[in-house]
Amino acid sequence: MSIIEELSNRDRVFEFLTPAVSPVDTRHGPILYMEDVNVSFDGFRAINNLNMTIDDGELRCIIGPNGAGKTTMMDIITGKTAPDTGSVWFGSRHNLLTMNEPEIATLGIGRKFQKPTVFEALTVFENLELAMATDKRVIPTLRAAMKAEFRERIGEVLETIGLQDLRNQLAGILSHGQKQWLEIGMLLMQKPRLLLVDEPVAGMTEQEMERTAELLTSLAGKQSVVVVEHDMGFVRSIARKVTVLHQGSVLAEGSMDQVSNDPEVIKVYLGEEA
Ligand SMILES: Nc1ncnc2c1ncn2[C@@H]1O[C@H](COP(=O)(O)OP(=O)(O)OP(=O)(O)O)[C@@H](O)[C@H]1O
Repeated sequence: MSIIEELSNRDRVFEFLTPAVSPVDTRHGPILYMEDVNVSFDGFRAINNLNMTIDDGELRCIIGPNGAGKTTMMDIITGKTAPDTGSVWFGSRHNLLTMNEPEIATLGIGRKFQKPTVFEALTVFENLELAMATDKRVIPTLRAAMKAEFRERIGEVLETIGLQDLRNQLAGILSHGQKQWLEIGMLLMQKPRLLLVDEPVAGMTEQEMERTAELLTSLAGKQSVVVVEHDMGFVRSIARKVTVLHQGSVLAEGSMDQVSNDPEVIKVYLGEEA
């Protein structure tokens, strides 16, 4: 086999482009492990002895009143905020507290912020294409092989996010919900192992919320998904396991029925909503 043929072999074509990161090892435990994590802002304990694990392929919902520490927790996982003390591991190999934001993203942790940030002047297809970095130094023969690989991946992602028919539509004229799905698709292009999704259904219609529930539940199993959401109806529709944060700690964890019947949860959170 010639070198070109070997490098163009579909299963191996990206091998040399993939950053040299050791794979996430979940053989002996969870994909995300946080232990005794503490963060203070000017003396205020935003995260207070936080302990939490996320299993590989799990879909977890995080709820909690305003100021409970949900965003700060996501900021710690993605390397935006450094905790004062504690441990945060991605699988058993990667100590996230020794890594910066780009390094953590390269490991396969994707984050979707509440507001969609798609490129409005580009089509749906082009947005997905852009989400997959291309190395301009790659020789043309390989680039052609990569293009076929990209197209296939884009096709898969378009199907997952349900935007096949809108592939040539400018992203700027998509509905709010469609933009959110496109942005989730852009993250999926990188084949993340863990997706962090912040308030995905804020501002969505009922129909869009239903579609988003289908999308997020369809991702579970293939990757781990952590969803922070205030909409209880939505959480109930997707959640297998819910973590309730309060004052920077886990107050309760379990099924939606378990946590919503927990007297402490009712007192500090669901009670406030009623
Ligand atoms: N950079 C910061 N400086 C000072 N205080 C901060 C900072 N970031 C967060 N906090 C405080 O830490 C606490 C936790 O905030 P965080 O945003 O994590 O809560 P949250 O659960 O995401 O809330 P919400 O549901 O309103 O988004 C809040 O009291 C907030 O005011």
